Amino acid sequence: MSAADGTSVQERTDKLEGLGCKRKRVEDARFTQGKGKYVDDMKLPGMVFGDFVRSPYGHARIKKIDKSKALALPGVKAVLTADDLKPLNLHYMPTLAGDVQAVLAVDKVLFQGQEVAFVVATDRYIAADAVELIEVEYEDLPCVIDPLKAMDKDAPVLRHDLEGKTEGAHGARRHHNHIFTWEVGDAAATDKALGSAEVVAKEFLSYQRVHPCPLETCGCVASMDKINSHLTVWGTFQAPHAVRTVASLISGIPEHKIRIVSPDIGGGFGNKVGVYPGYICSIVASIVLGVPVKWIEDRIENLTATAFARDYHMTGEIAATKDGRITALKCHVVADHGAFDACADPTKFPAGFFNICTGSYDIPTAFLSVDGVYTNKAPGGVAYRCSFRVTEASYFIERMIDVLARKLNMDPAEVRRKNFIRKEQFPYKSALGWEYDSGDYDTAFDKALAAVDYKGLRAEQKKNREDFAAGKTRSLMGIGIAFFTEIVGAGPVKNCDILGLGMFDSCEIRIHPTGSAIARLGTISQGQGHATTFAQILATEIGLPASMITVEEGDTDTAPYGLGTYGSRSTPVAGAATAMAGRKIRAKAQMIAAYLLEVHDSDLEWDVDRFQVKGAPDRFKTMQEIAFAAYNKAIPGIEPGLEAVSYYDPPNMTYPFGAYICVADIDVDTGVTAIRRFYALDDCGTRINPMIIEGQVHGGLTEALAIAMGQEIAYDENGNVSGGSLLDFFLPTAVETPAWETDFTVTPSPHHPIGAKGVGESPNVGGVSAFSNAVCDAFAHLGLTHTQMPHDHWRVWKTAQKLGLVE
Ligand code: PCD
Ligand SMILES: [Cu+]
Repeated sequence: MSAADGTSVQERTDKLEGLGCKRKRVEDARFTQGKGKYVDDMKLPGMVFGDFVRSPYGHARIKKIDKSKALALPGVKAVLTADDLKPLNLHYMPTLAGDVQAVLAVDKVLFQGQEVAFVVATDRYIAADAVELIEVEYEDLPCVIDPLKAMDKDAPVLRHDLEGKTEGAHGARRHHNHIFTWEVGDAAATDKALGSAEVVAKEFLSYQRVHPCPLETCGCVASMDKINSHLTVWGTFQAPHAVRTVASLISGIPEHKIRIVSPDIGGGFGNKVGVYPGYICSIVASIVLGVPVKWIEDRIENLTATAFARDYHMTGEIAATKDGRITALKCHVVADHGAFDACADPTKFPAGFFNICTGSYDIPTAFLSVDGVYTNKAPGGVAYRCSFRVTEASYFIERMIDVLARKLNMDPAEVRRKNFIRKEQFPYKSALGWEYDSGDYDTAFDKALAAVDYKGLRAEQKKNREDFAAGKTRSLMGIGIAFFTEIVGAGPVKNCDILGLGMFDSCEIRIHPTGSAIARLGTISQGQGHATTFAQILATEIGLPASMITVEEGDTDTAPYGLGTYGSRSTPVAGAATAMAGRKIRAKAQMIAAYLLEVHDSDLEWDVDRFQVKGAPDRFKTMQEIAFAAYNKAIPGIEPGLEAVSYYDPPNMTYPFGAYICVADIDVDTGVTAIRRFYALDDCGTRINPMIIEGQVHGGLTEALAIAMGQEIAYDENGNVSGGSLLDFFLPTAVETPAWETDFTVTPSPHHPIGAKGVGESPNVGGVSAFSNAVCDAFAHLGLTHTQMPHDHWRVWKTAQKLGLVE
């Protein structure tokens, strides 16, 4: 259909580059030319540099710190230790999990790499030299490394500062190294079902400690303007407003006198959600010295001291009928939180959303208990594309389904299909308390199995196993399936807050007279491409081309309050706020158009980029004309200007899902595992930008490959970290990374204004178990039910050896 001005609806729609458009990322013009502006690019007059003295021990008493040699070095401005912070009551800081963390070690060090002293000098090299000149006398103490032994009777006491504290942030503490116990579900009914089940499969699954290792490490520049009592901090913050509020609460500086800015960020992956000692020390040093202080981690510091991920040790029991219908699920987790509980979870969820561990299946009864424990390792625990422990939960259930399938001697695809939540069961209430908003698992699964010719693959595998038995090949083929359900978009303020701040999000829009606009959001892109995609949402909502809309995030002086970007919450929450703010703009625009066209509001209808008179499409006002009129005409009863703001509290989270299939070939003599094929079908509801989604999936799958096949932050019994540098920590390159095959279905979220769900974390949530299932599947016919990640060559070779395949 053609409009009165001769343009077709299609032409006008295309011009907007709105929802569904493969719009090129606007931020890449600067990124691909090396013109991004990161924290370390900040250079301020008089700026000095901070660096840390860190503990070489996993657990030790600090007997003495001698700063004198360092202070004598020309260029050194200050050396801070816990004793300097104590009078300010800043030697401990609150964590996001209701614990406290030493900003600088108080009396003891509790993990290797812990911050002991902060040196400030005129350049970073002098600071590094001064670090070497500080003499710390330690008395070595025994370490707690194995989380399963943390609550042994005779386990060393780690947190002397908590001595006698029997109540933690999440209930009673049973032991000096106990943080919390979290229980969900019906224990009695689950035990009963397990006791009377025809089949019970049981397995212990360890999800090793890993680290997000973003390209850019963490850092900040703190600048205290003493004349105006105004503090500005530029930093790698995934939640700038929350940092402002916390900074105000602990420093006493009024919140309006603090400005937090997140400039370009070189990958966050959850690593940059937490508050680190480096931020506090830089702020204190800037207040003391009156000059800007920069602190930037190096790679080893990033890997050994800032937020790790996972370290979940899970025992699963799954009950089923002989024909594969699951009747109950039980899970117990020992969660290693390191020396301080600095896990970034919503307050009421000490184990995040791990209770999504019933996965995509209609499991009638379930019980989950999680014990959080202290060990002599770095704190953190939620980062790395996991949206609050969902990766752990998904790994748990997807591995357990395979373990059950083996026990039943059924095809793992069959067991999944048999137990799926059916399309007509949505909204679906899970046994562990969630209400899944929408899903169509059967359609997605059918599409995935057909795409890879699953039957054909199993036939090929059968042949491969025969050939292997006959000595014709030394390679074993494994097929790994994962059908995950994610939970993202925290989210409902009524049950999700961080440090008491409700997890809503926001968008504020200003339309300029000439029909271009700026939108500011409470979230912050770390590479996801928000400047591209949020403009697309608005383009469709308000009918102005995306290219005419600037999206700005990350400056607390200008952006509306928001809780930031992690847990794939930007699209479900801030994206919804954006659509709602757009709708407010449109509602006002409709009144303006009615005035201009001399009709009643209700006689108008929206058409792509304009309001037109119903039944008379040649009478219309485009959004651009309306924008001008908003500033140019005195319209009775309507304020001038065209602006809107929306604070959005989502009614529920969104539940993206997907079907992933991995085909691997394992050379048993070397343990080398080649990923032959990886197919990933994602359903994230309405797709804003298919190209960005594909990029997100590629990135997340690559991180899943990294975790499943090689990454580990390991500790020896003395608390020495291995995996703390890129010599040992596996970062896949193009050589190890297979060609990803992506696909999709679209099941919109019924409660999100545009039907979109998150997608950024999905590929990691689904990917890890697909790889791991493929490795286990390769050996399944030889009796293997489970083998621990990471599946590096050595471990895979050890598995082959245990099975008697190699000497
Ligand atoms: N449906 C849909 C969905 C989505 N989208 C798109 O995509 C992206 C993403 O989204 P989301 O999902 O919502 O998310 P966000 O919130 O935004 O983000 C977050 C995520 O994101 C991911 N991705 C990424 N990328 C990059 N480049 N970088 C980074 O850093 C990162 N990180 C990671 C992580 S980890 Mo955590 O933090 O652990 O919690 S969480 C996370 C964006 O752009 C959006 O818009 C679309 O288009 N559509
Ligand atoms: Cu996460």
